[in-house]
Amino acid sequence: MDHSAADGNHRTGVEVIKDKNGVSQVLLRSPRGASARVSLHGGQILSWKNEWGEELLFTSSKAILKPPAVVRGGIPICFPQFGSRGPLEQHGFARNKMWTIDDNPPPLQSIDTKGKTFIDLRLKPSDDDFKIWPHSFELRLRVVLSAEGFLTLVSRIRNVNSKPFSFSFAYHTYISVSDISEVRVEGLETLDYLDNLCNRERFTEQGDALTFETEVDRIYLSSSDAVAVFDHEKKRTFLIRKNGLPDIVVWNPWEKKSKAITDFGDEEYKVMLCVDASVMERPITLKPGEEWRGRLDLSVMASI
Ligand SMILES: O=P(O)(O)OC[C@H]1O[C@@H](O)[C@H](O)[C@@H](O)[C@@H]1O
Repeated sequence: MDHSAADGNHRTGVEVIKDKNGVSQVLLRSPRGASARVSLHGGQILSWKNEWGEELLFTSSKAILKPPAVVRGGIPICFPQFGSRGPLEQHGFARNKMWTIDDNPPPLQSIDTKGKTFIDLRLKPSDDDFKIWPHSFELRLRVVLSAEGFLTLVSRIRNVNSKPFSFSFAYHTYISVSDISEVRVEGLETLDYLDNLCNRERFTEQGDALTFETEVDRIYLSSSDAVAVFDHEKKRTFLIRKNGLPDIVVWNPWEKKSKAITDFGDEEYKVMLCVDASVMERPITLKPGEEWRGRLDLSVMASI
């Protein structure tokens, strides 16, 4: 189904399709052939391809595509809790709720959509959500694909309640890499991090760049707004730019943990890396009527 036909609001390059489980997905296509696929289940980015049709995000071959499971891969949106600490299930409930297409979002001036393909999604809490997290919010997500194939995600969270609330948040980004042992992450040098594998003990990053030879699960604190992931074998570099999201979680389950994750292949840790722009250490507090924004810009370029 062409979204333009569905709502009378013509948008070139935007199509709404249903997957085999009846879940709607929005397909964005740039004029140069790049594409992104977003599920209304979780507002999750399921796929991001460059103009040559190469998939840039990792999705497990064992991913469960039927709700309420969260697809193992792509970019799940984690809200109102990221991680396991807090009153809610790990990574919050937004990633396994049904979102809707938002045809009349409030203006978002800072995002130039000229010549770009985009969609706005929205999540409002259900009565059941309210029982486990008693706060009224509006969560909006704009997904923008530029002609060159760069992907921008902008989330807006508004407190529509009469009392303040606090939350953490993440774009839980599964990057596809060719060989994890050949990957280098730059932009985290000298930062303090909390190590999830050592009961969140605080350390300082000593190396020039982060490389991988074992399980990693770290929360880098107050990072700069640009981090680069170099994939030597593929000769490409992912540039992750962010705004409003101070922390970066880096996760690779490595060999042993991979075997314990049911929707993840035993060897798949070799071809993925999560680099999650997030709000983790210091949750955001919104007073009634206040709004928070968090922006992620992903681009990929050839490296030498
Ligand atoms: O299996 P989940 O809930 O999607 O989480 C995967 C991983 O997500 C990472 O962000 C966390 O730091 C890890 O601790 C966690 O294991």
